[in-house]
Amino acid sequence: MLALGKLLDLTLADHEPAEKTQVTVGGVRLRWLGEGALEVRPPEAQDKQLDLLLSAGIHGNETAPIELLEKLLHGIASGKIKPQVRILFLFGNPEAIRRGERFVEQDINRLFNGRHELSSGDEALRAAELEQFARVFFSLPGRARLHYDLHTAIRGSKIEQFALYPFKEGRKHSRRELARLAAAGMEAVLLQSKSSITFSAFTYEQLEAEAFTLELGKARPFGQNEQVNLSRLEARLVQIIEGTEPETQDALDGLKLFSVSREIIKHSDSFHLHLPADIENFSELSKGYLLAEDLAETRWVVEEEGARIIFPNPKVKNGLRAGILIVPDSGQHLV
Ligand SMILES: O=C(O)CCC(=O)N[C@@H](CCC(=O)O)C(=O)O
Ligand SMILES: [Zn+2]
Repeated sequence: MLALGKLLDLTLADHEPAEKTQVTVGGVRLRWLGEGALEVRPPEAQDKQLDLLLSAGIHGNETAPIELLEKLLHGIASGKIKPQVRILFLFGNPEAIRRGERFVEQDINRLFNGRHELSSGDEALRAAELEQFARVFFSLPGRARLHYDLHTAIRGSKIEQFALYPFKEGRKHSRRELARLAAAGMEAVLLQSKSSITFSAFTYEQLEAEAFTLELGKARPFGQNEQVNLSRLEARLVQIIEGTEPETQDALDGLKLFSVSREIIKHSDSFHLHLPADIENFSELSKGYLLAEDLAETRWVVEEEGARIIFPNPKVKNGLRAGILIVPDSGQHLV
């Protein structure tokens, strides 16, 4: 296998390879762009005009997605997988990956869409660098653009694998992309209704990619991910990469749709979330339930029919999202 295919080993060792470009026997070109960043280019004659960005390790302790990308890369570098699309592999937060922690000083996934400019430190610099890698990668005109940012969650979930679909004013969510996600094993999609500061929101809002955050199970250390079943996602990604994806029907195949009703923002150290510590994502909350309290007698009371909570986390920094209140969505606005 080509040495550049071992991007995780290079990243864990904090090692810059001497040889930056390597070519497989099948003529696939691998190019090391920087720490945790590798571009894959198919031979020109086989190029299907799709640019695919696959990122993982934006949170350093979310190892199952990192292992999946590394497996795909090994397949490409050994000639077993034969790409017909351009791919950019990114490991988001190398230092946090080395430490096995979500982040070192700040959550990178709250530093996109300009936020890194208001901040400082290594993670702000890395967010700017990731934006630049993505901007250059998605700069070729006339090609389809797709970004999957792979994550695992802090807590268990009533719905194990799901996607978050960013929002941009005037742009509609695509039924075809949802069908593709269903075929990749996603059981639900959360349709966002406002601009955000995550990596997938950046590529969706600013680079015109179809972009998603994929939540794939519970975060565990390297080598302990046997409970995270990524076989359907892996199979679909190989099909996309090899250009053998079956014609996607628009059928959503039982995919559950939700939209955001409210984001719960933690404003101060007095913030208190009234949920058990082990509550699972997608737990239902009944109307009238006092969900959270903050200073100045701010109260978050559930008013929505069919409300559920995802990503409850009272430990986030002040000013950040401490949970999302979601409701079922009929899909009537899809295009
Ligand atoms: O489990 C949690 O509380 C967080 C899991 C996680 O990292 N989720 C992403 C979602 C990104 C998005 O909203 O698109 C995150 O919080 O960054
Ligand atoms: Zn994450």
